[in-house]
Amino acid sequence: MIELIDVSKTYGTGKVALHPTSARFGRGELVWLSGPSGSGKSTLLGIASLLVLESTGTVIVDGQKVARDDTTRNLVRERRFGIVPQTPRLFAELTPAQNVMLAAPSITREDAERALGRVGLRQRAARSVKTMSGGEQQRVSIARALAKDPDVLFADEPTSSLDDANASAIWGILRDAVDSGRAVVVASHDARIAGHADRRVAIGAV
Ligand SMILES: Nc1ncnc2c1ncn2[C@@H]1O[C@H](COP(=O)(O)OP(=O)(O)OP(=O)(O)O)[C@@H](O)[C@H]1O
Repeated sequence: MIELIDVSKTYGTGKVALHPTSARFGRGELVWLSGPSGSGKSTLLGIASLLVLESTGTVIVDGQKVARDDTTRNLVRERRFGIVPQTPRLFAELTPAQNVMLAAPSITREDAERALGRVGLRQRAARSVKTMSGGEQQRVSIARALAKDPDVLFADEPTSSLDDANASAIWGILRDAVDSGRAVVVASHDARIAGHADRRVAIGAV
């Protein structure tokens, strides 16, 4: 569904964030982007999710080369992708359901509650986010990304700060997303993912 051909990223400062890398992501598979800190995992995730514009190389979605303009990229991203950032960006004063509904105007209260149900938080839908643990907040962040029913779910270090029990809960949720026909792409230096990934893409050290 997504094919990256020799994508690289060099910032204006001259900093090479990612050397040319190729990868494919398809439905029904959890792919682990691994590599040492600073190797470019987040950058590759950003390029694949069309948040970061590649300096060289090609991004292909469903067989079509993605143009470099923001309008096209924003459209594809909004319609097809769900993105879980490294740190949950939630509004602490709002409830989980309200946070999920903010993902898109079309998301109804029912949609939000269904998404929270997928991450085991349906009963917490109406309490404020600030009372939740880090693991629970990460699950709300995943629910927000899933609420738009994306074809591809991207997650950047979803378990690094979580204990084993919370990390296992996250792997279970990501596996459910795979089993429901999505592609799931996870950038992580958390070795605990090893038993949960279907495939590993190792990003070389810079
Ligand atoms: N906006 C930016 N401007 C300049 N350099 C950047 C920028 N974003 C990332 N970098 C640099 O590019 C390199 C790759 O960063 P990236 O975040 O992709 O690595 P990573 O493998 O995800 O690291 P970590 O595991 O520590 O999160 C790093 O050296 C980083 O400092």
